[in-house]
Amino acid sequence: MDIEKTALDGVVIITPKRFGDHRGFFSESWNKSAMDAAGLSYDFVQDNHSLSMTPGTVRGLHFQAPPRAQDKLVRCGRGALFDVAVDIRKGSATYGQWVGVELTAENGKQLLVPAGFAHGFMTLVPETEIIYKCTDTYAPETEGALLWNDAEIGINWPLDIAPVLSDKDAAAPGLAGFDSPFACGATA
Ligand SMILES: Cc1cn([C@H]2C[C@H](O)[C@@H](COP(=O)(O)OP(=O)(O)O[C@H]3O[C@@H](C)C(=O)[C@@H](O)[C@H]3O)O2)c(=O)[nH]c1=O
Repeated sequence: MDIEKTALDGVVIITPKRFGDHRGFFSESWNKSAMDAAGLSYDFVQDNHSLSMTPGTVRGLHFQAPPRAQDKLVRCGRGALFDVAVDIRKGSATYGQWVGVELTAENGKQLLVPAGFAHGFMTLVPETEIIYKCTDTYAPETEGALLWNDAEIGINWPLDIAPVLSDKDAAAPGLAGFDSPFACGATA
């Protein structure tokens, strides 16, 4: 397992080892003992799986507010996507900054998006599946969203095309006037 830091404290890229043979490969996509030993202790309680048909589908930027905040461990099951975490912890030195990483079925990379970060992604090829673990269950009354292309956040999305969005995401607000429910150092 390879663990790579990003520019945002707590957001890490995890690449599990793959054992290839004539059948294909085997990989541990999550091993709690190994992750605890690496200082990444999370108690995941829900797995999510979504399919997006069209390249340029954008979901996000989403979070659940405390006390129902979620840490997420994100990977691509089929196809390819650009996965993004945005720091929304009030008082954080990197507030409003983002990191993005290409997660593909081939590269097996996973992005750990802790509580205190908004999460979103853009699919890069047709029929892309995302799979992610969460440390709290769905609590729609605590859901929040920020606009995917807010100029102040300034995410450099890889496809320059009109995105496929949910109505909710198309109407999400930007960072201006946003009163984040997260304080710096918040955990799920
Ligand atoms: C997120 C979620 C949605 N749903 C339902 C509600 C709704 O009817 C349908 C689709 O929901 P959404 O439009 O919110 O799905 P989606 O836009 O894919 O939302 C997801 O986006 C990514 C970026 C995240 O980080 C996730 O936490 C989640 O917010 O699925 C659940 O039953 N459980 C869940 O955990």
